[in-house]
Amino acid sequence: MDMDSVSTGDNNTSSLLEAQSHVWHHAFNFVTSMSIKCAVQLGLPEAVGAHAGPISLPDLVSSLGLPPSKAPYLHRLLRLVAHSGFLSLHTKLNDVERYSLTPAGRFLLSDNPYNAGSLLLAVLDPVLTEPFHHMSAWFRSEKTTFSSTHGGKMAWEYMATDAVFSDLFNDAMARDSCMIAELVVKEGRSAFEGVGSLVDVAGGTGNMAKAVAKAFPGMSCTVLDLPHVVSGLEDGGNNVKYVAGDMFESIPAADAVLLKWIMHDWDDEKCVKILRKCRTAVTGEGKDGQVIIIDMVLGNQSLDEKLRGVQYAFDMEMMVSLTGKERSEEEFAKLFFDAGFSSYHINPILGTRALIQVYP
Ligand SMILES: C[S@@+](CC[C@H](N)C(=O)[O-])C[C@H]1O[C@@H](n2cnc3c(N)ncnc32)[C@H](O)[C@@H]1O
Ligand SMILES: O=c1cc(-c2ccc(O)cc2)oc2c(O)c(O)ccc12
Repeated sequence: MDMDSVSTGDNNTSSLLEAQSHVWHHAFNFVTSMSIKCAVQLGLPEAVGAHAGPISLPDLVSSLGLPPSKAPYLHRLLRLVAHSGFLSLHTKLNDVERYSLTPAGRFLLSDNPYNAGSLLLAVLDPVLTEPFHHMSAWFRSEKTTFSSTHGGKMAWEYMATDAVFSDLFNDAMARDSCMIAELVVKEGRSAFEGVGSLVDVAGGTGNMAKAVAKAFPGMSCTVLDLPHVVSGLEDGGNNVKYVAGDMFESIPAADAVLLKWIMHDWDDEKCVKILRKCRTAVTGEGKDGQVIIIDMVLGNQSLDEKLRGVQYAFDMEMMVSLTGKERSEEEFAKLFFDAGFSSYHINPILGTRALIQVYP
């Protein structure tokens, strides 16, 4: 929209209405998000996906086990979910509206290994939405980091006390790792070639390490994460093992360490601490290894408007929920050099994210 015409006082009818709609669009964005969340919670993607061909409203009501009186309300939900790109609407057969899943809709299926519904549910959980109500108060305060606390507990400490949210979050991370691992093995294979041992630092429940280990059977992989995340997890095959520990204390020695979605969780000081530990891990025992980072790099790729908006939204999430941030190449370079590394290479192969190789 032409915002200049509004600010320069071009008050013709269409500019005024356009400007008002622009505000409404953003004010009501959360209604769209919450409606998609409701659809996921109802099991709507599964019901649509399981039907042989596009499904009608009455069939959906019955397969979701909803009272028939809810049909007109479900119709309204479906209209918004379809408009948002998760369902396709088919009206050809006897003028009856029927729905099927779009590619984005299939990402909401719980049995899709790449499922992004868990991330959607986690991001829209009150645990993560509540702190946003306090953002303006924080801006007015003298505090330098927002970093919301949950009942006085910081992010990862809180996770250890809320098993339901922690499981949801870990599942979201694990599903993301399934897809990223496949893309990394396909598009970024060269980064892992010749690596005999790898530590996935803060590697969650180990999906990334398992996929890398499967693609490179000669590689021995270790997943390091906090005790509440890895305790009880079985070693994932011959060449994947779990280690409970604290990455700020010690990281096992390896040819390479992987930091997927870790740097953006932390402020610069903590990132340098983690990177120094990683440097020790890949240079010990006469090694000359590398650190592989998967994270967003702001301004590095020629991303479209929508994806840049996604990056800026992630940055706000990191600011509000954790002490982290999304970084530009210059900001990453400063961290690398402050931690004693000498060079790096950014491979923009993962959409909003990139694979960065950092060398001692
Ligand atoms: C955003 S998740 C990323 C998980 C995984 N790398 C992925 O992308 O799926 C961050 C992870 O950091 C772990 N973590 C937080 N503090 C840690 C610490 N001090 N030492 C080891 N792991 C830590 C959390 O438990 C969580 O699994
Ligand atoms: O969307 C998120 C949210 C978090 C998060 C928020 C609050 C906590 O107490 C812990 C974690 O962390 C994320 C994250 O680390 C990530 O890589 C992507 C998304 C999110």
